[in-house]
Amino acid sequence: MTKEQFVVTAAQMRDIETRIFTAGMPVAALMEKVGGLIFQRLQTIISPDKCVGILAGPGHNGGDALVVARELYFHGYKVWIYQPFSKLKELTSQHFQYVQSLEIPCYQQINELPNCDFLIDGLFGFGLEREITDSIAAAINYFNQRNQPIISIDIPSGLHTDTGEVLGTAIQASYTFCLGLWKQGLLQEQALPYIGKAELIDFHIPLTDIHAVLDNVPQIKRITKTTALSTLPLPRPLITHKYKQGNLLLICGSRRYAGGAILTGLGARASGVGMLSIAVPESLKMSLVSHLPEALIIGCPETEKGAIANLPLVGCVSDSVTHLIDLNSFTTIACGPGLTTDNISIIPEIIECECPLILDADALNILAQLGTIPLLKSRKSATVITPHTGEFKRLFPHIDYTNRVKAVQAAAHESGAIVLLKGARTAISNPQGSVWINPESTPALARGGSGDVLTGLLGGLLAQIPTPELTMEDVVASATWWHSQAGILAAQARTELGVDAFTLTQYLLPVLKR
Ligand SMILES: NC(=O)C1=CN([C@@H]2O[C@H](COP(=O)(O)OP(=O)(O)OC[C@H]3O[C@@H](n4cnc5c(N)ncnc54)[C@H](O)[C@@H]3O)[C@@H](O)[C@H]2O)[C@@H](O)CC1
Ligand SMILES: [K+]
Repeated sequence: MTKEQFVVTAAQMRDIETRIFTAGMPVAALMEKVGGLIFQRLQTIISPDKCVGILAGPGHNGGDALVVARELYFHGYKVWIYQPFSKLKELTSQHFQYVQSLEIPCYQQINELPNCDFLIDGLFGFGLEREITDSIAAAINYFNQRNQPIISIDIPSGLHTDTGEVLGTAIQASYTFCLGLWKQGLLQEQALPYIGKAELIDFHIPLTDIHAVLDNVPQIKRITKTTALSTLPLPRPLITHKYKQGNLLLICGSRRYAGGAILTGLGARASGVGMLSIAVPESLKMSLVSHLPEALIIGCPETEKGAIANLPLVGCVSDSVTHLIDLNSFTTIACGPGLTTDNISIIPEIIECECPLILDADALNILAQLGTIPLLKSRKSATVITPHTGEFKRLFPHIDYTNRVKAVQAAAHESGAIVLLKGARTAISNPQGSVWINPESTPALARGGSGDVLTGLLGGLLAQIPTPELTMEDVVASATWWHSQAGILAAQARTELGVDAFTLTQYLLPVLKR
């Protein structure tokens, strides 16, 4: 694993830090090093003719900020410091004494503060342990209103390091320089409006210390380009045939939601899957054929409202059906987009299949009606469920949703499924509690049909997992990355308004070509 992939809580970061200090690294030397690295990065953002206001807190986050203030000062920047605390940690206090001796202007009241071009937020880092109140809360609100770019050191002051919750109030940063290892809170959706552009400042934490602290607990990993591209595109052997490259069945669509079936099919197409079959209500058949001529389209008997009434399974006697489905002939089945909840009886049938199964959209709503946990627990092979927030809450109403990482872990543990919780920061957990978080996405994807594309793509990839070294979870994580990168690429080309779900399918392959 690379440093970019690890995700830590405040307690884990503190344990890692303690190991480094116990091994002999002086605390002051580490602060000096970190402050120097932050300063170097700032030089690439802020030109020396600018004035920088430094917000320094009582702990080591404040100490980092004071080192930065001193370096900016010596390199010719105009600098002032806001430091309103009467009690500082010892090292922070020494740095404060020194910057005062340099006659860098220091203030305690916000109404005394001069203008500046940038603010550096070193009020609180991972040591914030309670709500911010009174004059500090008022100061943070004031800084947010000054309309200047704020660069937060480690984490925007006021955010909970693990959950990303706002503790009273929080700095709204334009940039966040996360120190050493990614803090879990920066990957939580509720933190997003406060973080701005986040990047990691690597200050060389030995891997042995990271592993010593993290290896005994389920790992939480950021999905990165490097990890995704180590899976994608799935390798194709020189000598192969279509059934060796995955045999996927999609069960989707209704007269009401015909497009969902097409989009799921187009998502699957981009995966390169060898054989694609799509079961839809009979009346959708011709439309599906015209959009996906390469797929085998299976028309199913339909209900009065135009949903699939039953699957024409091998063994059933029917004159009207031209193709019977053998659920056990597929390497993966994906079910749900556009299905409606008109006919709940097909889900228990599908659940019996012996191959990996992906359940999405209305398949999840039906699952919630029928009893999520017992049905999923009865499955013999892997299940992936892909709820968005609303579906998640219907499936697992008793799970506390405050911390999405913990919520997805609990859902996977209870259900025995791989749970992919969709959102601005999609989180995936396996039943053992290992979590993958997608750190980059775009609001352009908040649009009808984009989830259908993901289900098809995921189905196509899982159907063709080539080697035993690749786990299902790795492929699910890579599919998530691929889907959101296609959204980002499409938004770059066409603006955030131009990423309808069909367009999204057209940007999937260009992501890998890049
Ligand atoms: N972990 C590491 O390896 C490193 C950490 N460093 C810095 O150290 C920071 C952590 O430092 P600390 O542990 O000193 O913690 P912080 O600097 O985050 O803040 C702790 C201080 O804030 C006070 N405090 C907490 N909540 C408060 C509230 N609601 N209102 C008022 N005061 C409050 C505490 O009493 C304590 O004095 C990191 O975020 C990072 O910036 C770096 O200097 C170097 C490397
Ligand atoms: K901070």
